[in-house]
Amino acid sequence: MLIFKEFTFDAAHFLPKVPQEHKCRNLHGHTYRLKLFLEGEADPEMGWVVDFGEVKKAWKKVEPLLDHQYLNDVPGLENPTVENIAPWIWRKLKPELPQLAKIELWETPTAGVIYEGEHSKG
Ligand SMILES: Nc1nc2c(c(=O)[nH]1)N=C([C@H](O)[C@H](O)COP(=O)(O)OP(=O)(O)OP(=O)(O)O)CN2
Ligand SMILES: [Zn+2]
Repeated sequence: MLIFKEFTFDAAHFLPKVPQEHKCRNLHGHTYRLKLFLEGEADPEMGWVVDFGEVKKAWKKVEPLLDHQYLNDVPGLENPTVENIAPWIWRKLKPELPQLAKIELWETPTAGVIYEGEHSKG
């Protein structure tokens, strides 16, 4: 069974590798939408895969590292594309949430990434 919980965080960034004339070379911000998927069998006694409260607790430890931050200054996020941010979040959360199976990270309402861990292609 796959369960999910969703969060948002606000952050500023620019993309240092794009040409000068690319709009994303300019400093700008996003409200990122993060959806965490956790996979497992529902515990027959509790009736759940993992307590959503535990998912929130794990995210709350990582959130201050990203929320209202300038992502380019965060170690490991010098080139803060969604393709780089999602694995970064994964590496922070996976030890706390071993059932983590998939991350969806939306940078805008129309663009984002789906990441399923190191075995993901690319
Ligand atoms: N593959 C990626 N492409 C782009 C990324 C990224 O992380 N991965 N990021 C950006 C910028 O951060 C940009 O802010 C978001 O891009 P874009 O979807 O082009 O933004 P808009 O909201 O302006 O999109 P429109 O559909 O044109 O309104 C760029 N590319
Ligand atoms: Zn951007």
